Amino acid sequence: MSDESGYDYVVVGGGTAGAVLAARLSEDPDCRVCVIEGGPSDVGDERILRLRNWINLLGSEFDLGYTTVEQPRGNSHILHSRARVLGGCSSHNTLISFLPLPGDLDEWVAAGCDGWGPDVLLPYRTRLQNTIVPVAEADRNPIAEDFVTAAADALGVPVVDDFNAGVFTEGTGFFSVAYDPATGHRSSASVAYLHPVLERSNLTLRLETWAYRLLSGGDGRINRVRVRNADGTTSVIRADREVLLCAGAIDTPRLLMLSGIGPADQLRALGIEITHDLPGVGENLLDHPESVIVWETGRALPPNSAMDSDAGLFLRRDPGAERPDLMFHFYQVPFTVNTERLGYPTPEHGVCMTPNVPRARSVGRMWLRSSDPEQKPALDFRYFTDPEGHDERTIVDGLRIARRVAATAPLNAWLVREVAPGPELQSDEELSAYGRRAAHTVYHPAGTCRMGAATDPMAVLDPELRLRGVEGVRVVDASVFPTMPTVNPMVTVLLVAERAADLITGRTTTDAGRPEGAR
Ligand SMILES: Cc1cc2nc3c(=O)[nH]c(=O)nc-3n(C[C@H](O)[C@H](O)[C@H](O)COP(=O)(O)OP(=O)(O)OC[C@H]3O[C@@H](n4cnc5c(N)ncnc54)[C@H](O)[C@@H]3O)c2cc1C
Repeated sequence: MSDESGYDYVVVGGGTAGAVLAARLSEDPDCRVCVIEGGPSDVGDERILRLRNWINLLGSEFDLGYTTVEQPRGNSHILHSRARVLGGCSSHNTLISFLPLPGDLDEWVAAGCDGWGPDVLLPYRTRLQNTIVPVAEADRNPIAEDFVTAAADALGVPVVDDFNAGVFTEGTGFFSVAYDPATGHRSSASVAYLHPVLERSNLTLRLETWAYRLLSGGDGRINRVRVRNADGTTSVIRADREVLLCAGAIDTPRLLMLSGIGPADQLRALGIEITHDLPGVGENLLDHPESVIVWETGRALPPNSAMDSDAGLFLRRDPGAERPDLMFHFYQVPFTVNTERLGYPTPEHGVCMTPNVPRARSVGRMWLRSSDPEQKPALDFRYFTDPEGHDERTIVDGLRIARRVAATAPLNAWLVREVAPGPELQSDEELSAYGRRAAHTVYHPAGTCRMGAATDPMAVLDPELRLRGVEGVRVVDASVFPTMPTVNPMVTVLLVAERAADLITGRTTTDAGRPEGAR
């Protein structure tokens, strides 16, 4: 027996995008908004709120923890962390915050996404409620400062004081981070958007509640969501206006496919009744793959930091390019989960650099293994499979460039030895083999319900984020990206959600950027 409750909008997933949408849509006191969130609240939970604790959340009770199918040219052992808590991945990530580069959004328009160019999306930055600041002076660890100096000297790139102040082509510096330097607390989507409005009577949060099927009314329009409640019972939640899927790049396509919306042949083979054949659902699985190089330091490092990965580097290997094609995070802790598995020791005191591929050419896909909603889907990122070898070459170049930075003063004075892969590995072949086996994810899956032009058979959404061929549903999360931004994607997700709120309410985009209260 299931009870049914009704709202105007049902937001599935109270994560990064879902928090923004819920807050914006419930600004209208006559609009009833319900958020279905699989995880618990983050309110008052220091484990979540304290940004520097992020690393302890990986693999924890707050992590949905997806694995991959075998990656013959990559690392088959990566744990793809996805948060299960209010605020979603913005509640367990490192909150590094970059505006997308204009060229990234030009690519979206070229991919048939009218209305998503830099002129439209970037002005939404003034709407963002998160506190986004360059890492505070007090959190700037001396070794990270020395990394920045060494990277600038070794590679001839500028030191960037604020990566969001203008468009950059390359540079090194401390990141901008969504946090409060005074408390070390997150400025996640939940903290910035939901905490201030929790008392709204027209906003309902259904926590520890898992959506596993979309249901249609008699007219074929999707208007209800079947959920499993915390106590194991099931209910149906009705959306009188729209169902808004914000469950993230893995769980949104998973839910669509469980509801019979996706590649018909695959779903039929699993015994799932077809609601609508949409072959693009689950395809176009994008990520930022990275590798790692680890050093031992001669002594313990000073303790201060925002979140232990506070600085980094963007580089263009092609000096004529408009966008960087290699990115590094500098970790002032040895991030050795993948090197340990390969038998490398973990130094008591150490640092690492993680070169990544900003616009990887290897594209993966995901699919359901079963019609059972409890079974996790299969993820195949197809890491390092692009025929030109671009992704593999980027990692090899990255490992070599990391060594140049490490050999440069003042960083070199801290380091006593390269622990992984170790100086004896020098050839392209050796560095590629190591780099791919020790590869990791920057945790940026995206693209699995991409928007696109009406003529594009693999587009899942139209450029207004509406599901193609089925009424009543929009998708608003990282799965809508047609291509991967060069930079870490969370701010792009926030901007997409801000614009989606305008598309849903019909507010004109010329309002973008006007401060709250001035509308
Ligand atoms: C460890 C880690 C570090 C990262 N660091 C950074 C960084 O520093 N900077 C950056 O830009 N990006 C970073 N990212 C990536 C970034 O956080 C994500 O791209 C972004 O937050 C995704 O937002 P989303 O709205 O698409 O999904 P999410 O934020 O993942 O939200 C999805 C929500 O839906 C809920 N949900 C899922 N399925 C269901 C269901 N069936 N029923 C009910 N609820 C459901 C989940 O519990 C979750 O709360 C990181 C990610 C991780 C995992």
